[in-house]
Amino acid sequence: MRFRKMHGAGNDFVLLCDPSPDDDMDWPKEAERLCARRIGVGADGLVISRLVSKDPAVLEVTCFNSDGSLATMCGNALRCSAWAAHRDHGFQQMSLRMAGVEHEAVVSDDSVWVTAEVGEILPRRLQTTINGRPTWFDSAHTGTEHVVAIVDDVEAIDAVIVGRLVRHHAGLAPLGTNVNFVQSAGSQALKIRTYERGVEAETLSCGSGAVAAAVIATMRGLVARRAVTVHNRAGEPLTVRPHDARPNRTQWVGGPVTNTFEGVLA
Ligand SMILES: N[C@@H](CCC[C@H](N)C(=O)O)C(=O)O
Repeated sequence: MRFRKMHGAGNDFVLLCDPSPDDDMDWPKEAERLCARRIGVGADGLVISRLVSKDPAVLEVTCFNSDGSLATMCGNALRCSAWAAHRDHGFQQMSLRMAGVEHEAVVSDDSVWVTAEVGEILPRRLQTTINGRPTWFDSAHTGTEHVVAIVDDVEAIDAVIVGRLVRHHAGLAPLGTNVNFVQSAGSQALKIRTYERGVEAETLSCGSGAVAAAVIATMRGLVARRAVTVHNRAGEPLTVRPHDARPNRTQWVGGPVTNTFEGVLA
C-alpha cells in the first residue's frame, strides 16, 4: 500500500489515499503500528482520505491518533489531505468530511486552509497550579475537546507534566482533553504549546488547538476578532481568522504543509 509521510506545520501524519476497501483492516491497530516512532514510520496520527466525488470535490477523511483513538477533528490532518487531493486531482477548493462534519478547504501556493467549527466555550473550566501559581483553563470545543490556559511564558511550563495532569483531570472524564498553553506575542500574535490527547505527548503544532487558542485569546481580550498568528514549537506558524459568512461559528486555520516522503508499506 502506498503512503505519504506529511506534516502540517510540524504535526506529522502517515497519509493513505483511497486504500482498497478491506473489511478486515483494523485501522486503530494499524495507526498504532505505523505511528510508532522507532519501529513504524513514525507520526502523530494515521490519516485515511477517500475520494467521494470529483464534481463537486468531496473527500471523506478519517484520522486516528498515534494511540489508535479516533480524532473527531484534526485541522492539520485535514490540511495535509487537502494538499494531497490538490496534488492527485488538481482540486483547489474542496469539501472534507471528518466525523460527520463538513469542512471547507482551499489550497494556495504556500498554504492550505481548512475550516473549523467552534462549539461550546466554557470559561474557567478548571484550575490547577503551574509553577506555584493558580492557573485557570477555559475550554473550547473546536471539533474536539480543548482547554486553554493563558500564561506569561510558555517556555517556563513543563507542558508534558502539566498537560498530562490536566488531560486526565477527573472533572473532564471520561473524554479528557487536549491541553494548550498560550502566551501573548505582540499585536494579533500568540505563542502556543499543546499537549495532545491520543498522542499523549507535546506535539509541534495543532490546528484545532490553534483555533481554540485564538478564540479564547479573543474572549480574554489578548487579540481582536480578526486574523491571529499562532507561533508553535515547529517554528511554522498557523494563522486563524474568522470565516466571512459565519464569523462567530466558523474559523479558518491555514499554514504550510510538507510532503516529506512517499513509500510503500511492507
Ligand atoms: N493535531 C490535531 C488534533 C488531533 C486530535 C486530538 N489529538 C484529539 O484526539 O482530540 C489538529 O491539528 O487539530
